[in-house]
Amino acid sequence: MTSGTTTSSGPGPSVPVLDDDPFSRSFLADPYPRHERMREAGPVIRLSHYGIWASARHEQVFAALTDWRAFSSASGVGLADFRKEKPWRVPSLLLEADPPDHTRVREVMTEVLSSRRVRGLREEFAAAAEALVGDLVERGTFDAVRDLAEVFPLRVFPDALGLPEQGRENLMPYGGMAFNGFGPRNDLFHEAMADAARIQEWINEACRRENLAAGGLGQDIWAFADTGRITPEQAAMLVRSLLSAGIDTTVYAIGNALAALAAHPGQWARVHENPALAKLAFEEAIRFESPVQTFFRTTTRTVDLGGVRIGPGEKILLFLGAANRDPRKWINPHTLDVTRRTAGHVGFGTGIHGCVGQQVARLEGDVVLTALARRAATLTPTAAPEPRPNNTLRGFSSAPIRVEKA
Ligand code: HEM
Ligand SMILES: CCOc1cccc(C(=O)O)c1
Repeated sequence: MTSGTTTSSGPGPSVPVLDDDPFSRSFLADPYPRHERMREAGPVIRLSHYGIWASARHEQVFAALTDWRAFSSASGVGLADFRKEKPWRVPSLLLEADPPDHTRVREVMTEVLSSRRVRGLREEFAAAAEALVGDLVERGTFDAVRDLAEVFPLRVFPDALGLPEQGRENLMPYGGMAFNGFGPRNDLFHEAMADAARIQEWINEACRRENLAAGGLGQDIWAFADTGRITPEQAAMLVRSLLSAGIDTTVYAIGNALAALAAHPGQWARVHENPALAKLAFEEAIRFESPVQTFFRTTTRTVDLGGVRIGPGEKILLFLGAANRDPRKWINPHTLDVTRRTAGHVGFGTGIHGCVGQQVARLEGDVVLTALARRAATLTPTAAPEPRPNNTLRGFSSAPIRVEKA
């Protein structure tokens, strides 16, 4: 814990300054008390360790995410400011772009990942979930992360994308590069980048049209290049977006949901009693233990956020996970409640960059938790979950549980 001071940012109230390092192992291991301190310090604060602005309150995080004109993504949504330093990879056409560049490619991705297209994945995803969960429940004890959360998405999403079988072991490490890459160049960053050249080579090959199976989401993207809506170069980059964001996020989210439900037997009992609650339970788990904890924006002009004046060209860190537990927005925010109305949570972001793959994520969470709800009367942790530190994602590398067969 660190003491706070204040600084004047020009006219307006003095701004609290905290010297926490939000990308340190200690902060990442136990973020919630640190989030509380930041929320209580003020609507907007300075984090002196990196010389950045930050907000951990729902109102200000939501406002910044929705005001893309004042809070830009085009200078990067990590600590690195693309106006001042070379990004570690070619910036995303979606995540790291503003309108008008962002608009057309976002329209294409929205069509590729339409509700109708995602509904078409349900039968295959549900069958895979039933088979995997059925085997694990028969075993009686298993690791909710290693045997389920890390297995299921890698079994269904690469196939839905149309990826070759060969090399899929590169997908989680690449997601690790993408998400650790948003942080400072700390140990987590360097460990993730250790094999970057080889992994990026595989990823670039995987995005090529000839390497994507017919009928998959990758070919759906490439088909838009034939219409002239996007160029072939953009098509490859959009496939890269799916590879970057589509695996680690759901692995962490499903792992977090299973660990949270195992730690709250009363909540699991409600889901087991009524498996239709699975979808809500997954959404509540994303609020409660947000897989994606933070993203940056960069101000494009002098802005007023929460009564604090911020000059142009300033990086501001938005604590999505902290906003999702802000008592100003949520009743009993630290309580897992599978029947909670979760509307307004920012676990998938919001605004023009709101998660374009959230329907795929929700489908994956729904089919896994539904399959488990039908088969497991109880979930019981057999050891504490093992945290998996990451500059952006929050989740576990292991969560051993025992299930009582229904
Ligand atoms: C539970 C799982 C997931 C979580 C928690 C999550 C979270 C997020 C968040 C917070 C953003 C907003 C980023 C920002 O505002 O800067 C986002 C954007 C994005 N997500 Fe997801 N995501 C998940 C799953 C997925 C999946 C499965 C895909 C692909 C199928 C995906 C693709 C993307 C892309 C391409 C963007 C950038 C959209 C844009 O900037 O227009 N995500 N996601
Ligand atoms: C979950 C946030 O969305 C992301 C994350 C990483 C990369 C990309 C991309 O568009 O390449 C998108």
